[in-house]
Amino acid sequence: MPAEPTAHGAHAAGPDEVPAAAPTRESAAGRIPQRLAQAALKDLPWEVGVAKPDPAIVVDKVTRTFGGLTAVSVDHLEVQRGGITGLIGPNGAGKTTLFNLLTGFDQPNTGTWSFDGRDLGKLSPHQVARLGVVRTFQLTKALSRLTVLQNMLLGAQGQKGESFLRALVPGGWRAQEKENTERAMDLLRRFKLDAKKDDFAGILSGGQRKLLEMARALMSDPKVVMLDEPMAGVNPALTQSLLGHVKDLREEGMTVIFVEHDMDVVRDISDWVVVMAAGKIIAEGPPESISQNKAVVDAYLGAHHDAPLTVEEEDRVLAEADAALGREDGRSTGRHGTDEISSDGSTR
Ligand SMILES: Nc1ncnc2c1ncn2[C@@H]1O[C@H](COP(=O)(O)OP(=O)(O)OP(=O)(O)O)[C@@H](O)[C@H]1O
Repeated sequence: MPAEPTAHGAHAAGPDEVPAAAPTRESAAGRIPQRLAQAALKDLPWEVGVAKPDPAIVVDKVTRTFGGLTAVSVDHLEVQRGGITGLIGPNGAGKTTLFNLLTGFDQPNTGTWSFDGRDLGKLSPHQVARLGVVRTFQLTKALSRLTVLQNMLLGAQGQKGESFLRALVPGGWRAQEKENTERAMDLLRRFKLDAKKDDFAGILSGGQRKLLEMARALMSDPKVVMLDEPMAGVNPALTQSLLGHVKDLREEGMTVIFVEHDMDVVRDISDWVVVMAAGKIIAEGPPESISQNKAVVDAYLGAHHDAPLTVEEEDRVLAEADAALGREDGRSTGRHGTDEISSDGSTR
């Protein structure tokens, strides 16, 4: 079970901690974008596929199969503009595959999806990013061997230098590079990573890596940011600081979609939660609706997410665990062997 969430700013930052984002976000007037997003979603029915008042992303009949396995089968999904939408579900539910499809890193077998009414089908990740939809990636081994600043520059989109003709005009390339470096340094300062710009990304702490992933995604000045497990592997003491940075994205008018397994985090920052299981969306609604939804409890949270087990149930769970361990002893491969590398190539 994840630890109980602590109040924002309740702890003092230690030497290895990620400092909280700018304190201005807790203004006297409260978080206006948060209030707007929550007000817009407040009266919607808690139904799969429900229409949102102002959708930024609309997904229709998107399926993706790998051999005989249907990884994603989403009939209809709308993501409200300016809100934080949490995407949850058990391992293998199809969350990362859906992220890959929406950002052009993978192509579906069927279906359409759009951003601001513009069809994103058949676009490359680069083209999708130029339109304003980006996703974070976990730091792979290759990226770990680049410096923090080099990682940031990789996140820049629309570089004039990547065009062959423009590459023949070195002045134009240099001007773009200077602009990108300035933008990178601004972001690194905001995420308190500027002093580490020349360090190899591989030596950053877990929390600093997450900040770098987020900062890198912001290099292209996106409108929609998809965060893949922004809190995974982060020391619990740093979680609140990172949560503050995620909320700041909404305060700046961005639409945020994030995948997360920690339900305390999901409850804390989501305006709306979408639940996937076996490729399908099985529920959606405000965070408080999720633990009341039987399909979600059965598929993901478990029947006893909030209640202690009875003695009989405890015996049954222990017997099942014993049996599973026995099966594990008998074979060396399992889910982990195949899932340590995600479909985007990043390590888990
Ligand atoms: N490139 C691929 N080739 C074959 N199967 C894949 C590939 N990518 C994903 N899958 C399979 O598709 C299913 C959905 O995987 P996906 O990684 O999208 O799930 P997830 O919900 O993100 O899981 P997790 O929470 O473990 O990250 C899984 O059964 C996975 O093994």
